[in-house]
Amino acid sequence: RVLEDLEQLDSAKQSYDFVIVGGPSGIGGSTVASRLSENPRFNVLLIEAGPTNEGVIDIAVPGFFRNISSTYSWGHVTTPQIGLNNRSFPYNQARVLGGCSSHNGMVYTRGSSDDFDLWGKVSEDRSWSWKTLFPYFLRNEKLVPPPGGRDASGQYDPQYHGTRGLTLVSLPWGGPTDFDRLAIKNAEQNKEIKFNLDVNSGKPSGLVWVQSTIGNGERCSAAVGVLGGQVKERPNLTILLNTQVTRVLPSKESRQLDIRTVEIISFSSGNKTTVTANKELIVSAGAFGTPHLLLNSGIGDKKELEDVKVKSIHHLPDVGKGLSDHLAFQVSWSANGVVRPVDTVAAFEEWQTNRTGPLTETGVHQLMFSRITPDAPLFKEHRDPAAGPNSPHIEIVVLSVGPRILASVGLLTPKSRGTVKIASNNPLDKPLIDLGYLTHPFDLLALKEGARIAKRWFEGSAYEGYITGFLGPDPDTLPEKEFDNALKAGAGTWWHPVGTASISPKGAKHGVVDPELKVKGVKGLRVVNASAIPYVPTAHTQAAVYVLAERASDLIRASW
Ligand SMILES: Cc1cc2nc3c(=O)[nH]c(=O)nc-3n(C[C@H](O)[C@H](O)[C@H](O)COP(=O)(O)OP(=O)(O)OC[C@H]3O[C@@H](n4cnc5c(N)ncnc54)[C@H](O)[C@@H]3O)c2cc1C
Repeated sequence: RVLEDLEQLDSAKQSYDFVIVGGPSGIGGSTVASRLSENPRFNVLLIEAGPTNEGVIDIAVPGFFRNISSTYSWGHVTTPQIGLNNRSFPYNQARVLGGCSSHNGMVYTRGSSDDFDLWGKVSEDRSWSWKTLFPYFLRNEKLVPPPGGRDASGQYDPQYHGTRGLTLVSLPWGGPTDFDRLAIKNAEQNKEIKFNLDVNSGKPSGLVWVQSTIGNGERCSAAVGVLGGQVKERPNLTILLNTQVTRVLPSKESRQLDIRTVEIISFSSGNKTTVTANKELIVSAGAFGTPHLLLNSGIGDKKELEDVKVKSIHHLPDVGKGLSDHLAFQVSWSANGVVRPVDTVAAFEEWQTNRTGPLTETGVHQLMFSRITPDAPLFKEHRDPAAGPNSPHIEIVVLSVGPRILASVGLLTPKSRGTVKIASNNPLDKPLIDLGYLTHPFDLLALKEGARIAKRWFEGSAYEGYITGFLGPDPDTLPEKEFDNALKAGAGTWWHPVGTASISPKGAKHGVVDPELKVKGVKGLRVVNASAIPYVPTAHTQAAVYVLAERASDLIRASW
């Protein structure tokens, strides 16, 4: 059942075993809701601040993802970023059914095996590892043919893919284009970046074909995939939209801190009420929404909460700390190639008629992942932050647009950390989001190395006669300060925040959740979303959140 407003919820008559916050929305919550409600004995309520995704054409059409209205977003703005010459900028986070999976770039990359083994090391619980999580990737995924049915053999390795899951994944509709072929040829001769058959094998480095959460020509978000089909119709699953959870509240009866109640407010009427879960409350409000909610509820650093006049109910200093994200900047080249722009009217007609054509993809066909060479000077000063040898430091996303080649160079292994804080005791006020970009000197040096990797790639012989010049910014010819300033002025996020309610060993004072994702020192409350991930994986983050949530669902089911 989907309820459009709080007024439709009859909490006096209904009781719920599990209440999930930001559930129907985000990947974390949607997945847990879907899995828990497979058991007809469990009654599940999911509460989402945003509206439905249904009928929103810009969400459904992959090629329109850049047009999605800000109505479906929280409207966050970062604090001035010291490392980026004090720039603040809007930070898109979805407020809609499906969460960020309803407005993201749909790239499906898992990261390296070492990234997931690191979760096990950090939590001192080896049941978190690539090996134990791999079956969950398969359980979540259903690899389907590219829209239109093009033969994509030789562009992925079927042994690494699921065929029966709820999240549809496919290779692009188009290609190989001349530009794609040049890249393949270049990889044959390149020593640094070689062709890698499948980005999702646990070893992502190399030139790879992009895989996306697109199925049958449409975006497959968490709302369409894990919550799609018959799932939404289950009688034991209620999805409450347009309702914000403002606080989680402790039980008055219990002597131990027991938190299973949410205070909620309707966006349309402003009416407030509370709902209590019989078994567990699961917070899946994303990397910003989760610490925002916990802090507003008095769970966080006691002194910092007192400073903003929030009554502390549980001193947990790491709530909102440890924020980690991927920062990227653009370098470009002039080229002889001419790429004709998509005729959007004709393409939309084709999409409506057949769910094929250029609007079934984002225009990116291939990605490059690379490690920074061990002899690079930055490693003389800084320890390598990569989780292991399978984790690339740099990702390069290349687009050929007319006579230009644009490469977005992203740092996958940042050392900088940021925070999410609250500025007042009003839960409806926006959080203070400080990404801390480039506050650790390693990150700027590493991004510079990333620009050099991109330069070396396009100097490859396959591009002779095609590339006519490097347009920079060039770390090798510009004075250091000038290059650094150009990078700081142009850099932006890839929207992969994690780590603000991080996992840590059972009994450890640091961290926010234990290896079972239970909030430390609290009964009844778990966190299942990107905020629990301790280090940002060397990938776009949605697959990591899906796998975390798939495993969390089993942990929760096993407890009851
Ligand atoms: C613009 C953009 C592009 C991206 N591109 C990619 C990509 O191409 N590939 C990739 O792998 N990843 C991408 N990502 C990242 C990926 O989508 C996220 O890592 C993932 O969605 C995080 O899932 P989550 O469940 O933690 O949180 P979210 O998806 O953010 O979901 C949290 C949900 O909780 C709801 N919520 C928050 N607070 C409350 C509250 N108090 N009460 C009720 N509801 C609440 C929100 O409305 C939201 O729907 C992108 C992200 C963005 C923003």
